[in-house]
Amino acid sequence: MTPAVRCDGVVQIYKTKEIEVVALRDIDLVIEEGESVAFLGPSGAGKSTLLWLLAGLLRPSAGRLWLGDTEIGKLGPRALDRLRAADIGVVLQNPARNLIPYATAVQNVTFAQRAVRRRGRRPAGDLLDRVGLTAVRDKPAGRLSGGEQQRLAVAIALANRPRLLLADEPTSQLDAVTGQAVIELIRDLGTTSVVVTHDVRVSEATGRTVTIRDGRIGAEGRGGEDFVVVGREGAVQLPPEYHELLPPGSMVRVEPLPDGVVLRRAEP
Ligand SMILES: Nc1ncnc2c1ncn2[C@@H]1O[C@H](COP(=O)(O)OP(=O)(O)OP(=O)(O)O)[C@@H](O)[C@H]1O
Repeated sequence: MTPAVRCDGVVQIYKTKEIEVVALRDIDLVIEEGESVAFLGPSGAGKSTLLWLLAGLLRPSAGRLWLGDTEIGKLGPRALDRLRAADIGVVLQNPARNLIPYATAVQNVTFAQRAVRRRGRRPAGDLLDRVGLTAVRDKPAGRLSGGEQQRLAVAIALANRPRLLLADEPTSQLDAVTGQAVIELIRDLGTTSVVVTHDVRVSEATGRTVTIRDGRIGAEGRGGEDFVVVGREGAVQLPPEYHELLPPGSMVRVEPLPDGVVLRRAEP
């Protein structure tokens, strides 16, 4: 089956007047239909950049990126807009950016639904019930608390039953109970989802974690077990807990085993 998402050697370079920042280098990633993935990693690692690329909000500097059978980089601006409206739900980091402030919560959801014709989607009221906003459904979005705005942003992102849900820190302004409800909502929908998070509750609720460090996928977690990912040309990123044992620049001997290799520090 065609995967929901495929990245093949994706590179993102931000160019400013003075400098170039290589935010992502050679990202290879496959996300299967229905998978729920958390992007983890230190600040500045490139998590949001990868999310923006998947959302079609940025075009990669190099490499290729598919949503299902559609190669995003080959779409013109209108086709990309259509794809984003119909198939991708996005929750941005600052929840207010997802909302029309003077429209009520329920109007915000129906407005998103009006942009796309689609059968079988949930009524706006149901979505607001699921994210715990029943009581404030008729309040203008701009007057909701930060946490309520974040939940509304999730309801809007889900309004058209997207094929892919992308969320940047969707629980950062929520208390534990509401955060849990939002995560369960995302997970239980069965929609393919990618969530950038620092929140362990979120990463525990997803089946898979992808750790990005220094613009590369360094590790993955599946079923509660952590793995280092071998990248292009055999590169591996040692997990930070081994940096003291093998600091950058260390010389190591690589010794083969039947099912892998061991790295042993060469004494100077
Ligand atoms: N518009 C931009 N122009 C220039 N550099 C940028 C831009 N956006 C991000 N960067 C740089 O790209 C790198 C990756 O940033 P990104 O926001 O993707 O990281 P992140 O892992 O999401 O971090 P955080 O957890 O702090 O949100 C950083 O070095 C950042 O400074």
